[in-house]
Amino acid sequence: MALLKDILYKVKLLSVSGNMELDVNSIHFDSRKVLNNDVFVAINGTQVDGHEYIEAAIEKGAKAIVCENLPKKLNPEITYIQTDNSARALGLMADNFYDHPSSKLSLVAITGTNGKTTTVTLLHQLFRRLGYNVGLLSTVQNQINESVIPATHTTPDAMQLNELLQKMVKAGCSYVFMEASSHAIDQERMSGLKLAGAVFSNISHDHLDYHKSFESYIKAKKKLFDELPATAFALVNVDDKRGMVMLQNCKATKYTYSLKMMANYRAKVLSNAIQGLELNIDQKDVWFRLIGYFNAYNLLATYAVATILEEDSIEVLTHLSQIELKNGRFEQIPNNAGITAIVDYAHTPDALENVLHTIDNIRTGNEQVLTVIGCGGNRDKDKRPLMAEIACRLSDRVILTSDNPRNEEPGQIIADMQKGVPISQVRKVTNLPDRKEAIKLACSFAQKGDIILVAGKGHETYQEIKGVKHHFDDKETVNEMLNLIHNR
Ligand SMILES: CC(=O)N[C@H]1[C@@H](OP(=O)(O)OP(=O)(O)OC[C@H]2O[C@@H](n3ccc(=O)[nH]c3=O)[C@H](O)[C@@H]2O)O[C@H](CO)[C@@H](O)[C@@H]1O[C@H](C)C(=O)N[C@@H](C)C(=O)N[C@H](CCC(=O)O)C(=O)O
Ligand SMILES: Nc1ncnc2c1ncn2[C@@H]1O[C@H](COP(=O)(O)OP(=O)(O)OP(=O)(O)O)[C@@H](O)[C@H]1O
Ligand SMILES: N[C@H](CCC[C@H](N)C(=O)O)C(=O)O
Ligand SMILES: [Mg+2]
Repeated sequence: MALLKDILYKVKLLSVSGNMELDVNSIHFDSRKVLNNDVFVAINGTQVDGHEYIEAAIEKGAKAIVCENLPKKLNPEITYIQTDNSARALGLMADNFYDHPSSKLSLVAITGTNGKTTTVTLLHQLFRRLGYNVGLLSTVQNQINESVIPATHTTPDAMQLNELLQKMVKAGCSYVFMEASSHAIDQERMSGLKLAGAVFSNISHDHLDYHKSFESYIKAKKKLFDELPATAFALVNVDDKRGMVMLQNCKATKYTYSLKMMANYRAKVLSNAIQGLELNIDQKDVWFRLIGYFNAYNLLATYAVATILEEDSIEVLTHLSQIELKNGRFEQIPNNAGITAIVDYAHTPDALENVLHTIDNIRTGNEQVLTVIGCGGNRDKDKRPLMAEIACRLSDRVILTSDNPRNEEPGQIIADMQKGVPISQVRKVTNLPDRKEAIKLACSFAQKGDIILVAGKGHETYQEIKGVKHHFDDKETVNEMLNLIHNR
């Protein structure tokens, strides 16, 4: 229970009608979840306008409504609060309701098109090894120390987010590392949070279905930095030309990192092999177990955050060098067939290109590279032909298949991808919508020494088809097919 006027602290009130001294149970932005004595926050969404559900929320027992547009007829038993931005109000209310959990620990958020999950996971594991209680909010899963709480979004909604943070405070966490998706920033899921720092990894083509233009996608990411307090740090990758953009008008203490130019934190890739990466960081040569040039950025960002948070650099490098991630990011599937089988979460053109370049760097040139790739349905359509073109350019054989078709026709998604295949490359390509069959085909084409890349779904353990999530796990399927075909 909480007093309505207390949970509205800091919310911009344009008008109030009714009793503010009400005791309320909880806050909901979905009328279907409202129970007696709750507050309903009406948000205009991408599909429908929550304002249309104010009556439904009252019928379910809501005693107070927070909205941008007041209904024509007000119910005298209900308190109506009009604000200028309901989504923002929800963020502030969630922070008040859960008693400001983010101000009771150090919360660091990472935004960027690629590398968020990898970096927060590295930070979580590193700070555990350094002896702290640590929280993690990521696409793959949320965690309080080693205890796992399943994740449905990269960044949870404002209520879930603050509830999780409160649990982390109660578990004695000193640090929480979280991913900040551009959707979450745009939808104000993080409003009201107190950040100790923010990191920008990179920005490339993705989510243009939602943000409409690349400029507004950049703006969404920049909002995270614009709202940082002066007590926080802002760390950006300046090898991405938008890195400096993030720092414009930012009040936080600014830091940069780079593999290519002058920066506060620099690293040089000494060797990039299938066994791992050798980097020179701060004049020290260190081997890491992560593979791929792009992971040099994730390792450097992790090192920089830990150093900014005043951890000892030698201790940080020693622990970081021991960390191995088994989370569907450039993860090798062991087998007896002498085939290098890699499952990776590359689901953007930039990520796919990076992963295939990494494979190109570690291959000998005598083997075939076979790529199995699809694109998600109900997501950015512009990336489909780009990803097919990249797959063809950097592989010897390509099987175009389904990712999560969601509510689209798999054949149509593949046809969109196929438009990116140059005529000269058509003979390399096979279309096979059934992902299991596609993986099977790649495994049957592969000979000893060859490299198979299965990209796009990484850690996911489902395939979403017409609203239903069916069990599907790339790692499990690759393993099964390699055993079936090569252990006969
Ligand atoms: C496109 C998008 O981001 N949608 C998110 C958004 O929903 P929406 O704006 O579409 O909601 P809507 O359906 O239009 O409804 C508007 C409002 O009416 C309410 N409503 C609706 C129906 C009803 O009967 N009663 C009612 O009150 C809804 O609860 C909502 O408050 O707000 C919801 C609540 O926070 C999210 O669950 C939902 O995520 C959907 C499921 C989703 O798939 N999101 C993905 C794209 C996403 O957020 N991904 C990012 C990661 C992306 C990346 O970096 O790769 C993430 O952070 O996970
Ligand atoms: N720093 C990086 N720069 C470019 N590509 C990267 C980087 N780190 C990882 N990748 C590629 O992007 C894929 C996704 O990585 P990761 O899950 O860490 O990103 P993310 O930002 O969390 O993605 P999402 O938006 O889905 O949450 C990896 O499988 C790899 O192919
Ligand atoms: N966070 C991203 C993940 C995409 C993963 C890919 N497998 C797909 O389903 O498109 C999204 O929701 O757009
Ligand atoms: Mg992620």
